[in-house]
Amino acid sequence: MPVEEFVAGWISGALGLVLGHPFDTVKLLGFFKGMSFPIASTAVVNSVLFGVYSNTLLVLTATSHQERRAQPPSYTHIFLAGCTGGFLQAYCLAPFDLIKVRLQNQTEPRAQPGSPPPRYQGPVHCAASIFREEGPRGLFRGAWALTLRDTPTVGIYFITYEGLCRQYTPEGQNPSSATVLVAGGFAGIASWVAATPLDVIKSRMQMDGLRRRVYQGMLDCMVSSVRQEGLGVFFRGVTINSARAFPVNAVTFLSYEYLLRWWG
Ligand SMILES: CN(C)C(=N)NCCC[C@H](N)C(=O)O
Repeated sequence: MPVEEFVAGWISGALGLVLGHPFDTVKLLGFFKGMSFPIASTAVVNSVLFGVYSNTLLVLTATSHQERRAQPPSYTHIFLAGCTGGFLQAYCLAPFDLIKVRLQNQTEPRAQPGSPPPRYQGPVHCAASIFREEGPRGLFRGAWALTLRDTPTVGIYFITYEGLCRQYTPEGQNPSSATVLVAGGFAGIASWVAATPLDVIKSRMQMDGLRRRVYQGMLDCMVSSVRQEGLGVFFRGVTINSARAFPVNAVTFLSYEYLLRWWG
């Protein structure tokens, strides 16, 4: 199994995150909180995403990353490989994402002097507390919503990227840097627009259980959210998700492509 895609995914994920983290925390009202933990976790998750995507394409089409410009895979294969990458990344991402959401939603650090200390003192303490208070399954709270969010939307991500690269690149050649940046940016936006409804539900499921259980499950969370807030609830955060997605994914794809060309 070729491993360079895993390594390139690891590095490019970390680079993309440095751009994306401020957006992520603005969304949740906590500027630059906990930067080192997301860098490490995003790198691991992006490595799984790109590594699994490329190796699934290798199985489906018998072409390596370098051969794919001359023998482009079909969009069906790209979509299937993307969905496989998305499915597996969701399981790796689940505990990290839960910890991120819980830490970023802590209001205590912004409280007045003399108020009680934050509930979670950092990522390790957060993971240990969830494990102790909610059991091992607690660490995977929201994992189903995450899987449903990521499986099709990562398919959309790679289809958009490949489609735009092919549109603006002469046959058989590598896309230019500008094309990679624009295609990567729009791939990020397309996938986040599609992912936002389930992203909202996922975050609510992950916060559930912190003080008391509110939702019976994902469907219950969807129904009560729509009942209380209307259908607009599914588009909450879509603008900031898209604004974050463009630079993050432009840089992620550019660094991924260039690392593989450089090694290859
Ligand atoms: C849930 N969605 C939209 C995705 N997983 N999309 C593909 C990767 C996105 C990239 N890691 C990012 O953080 O923007």
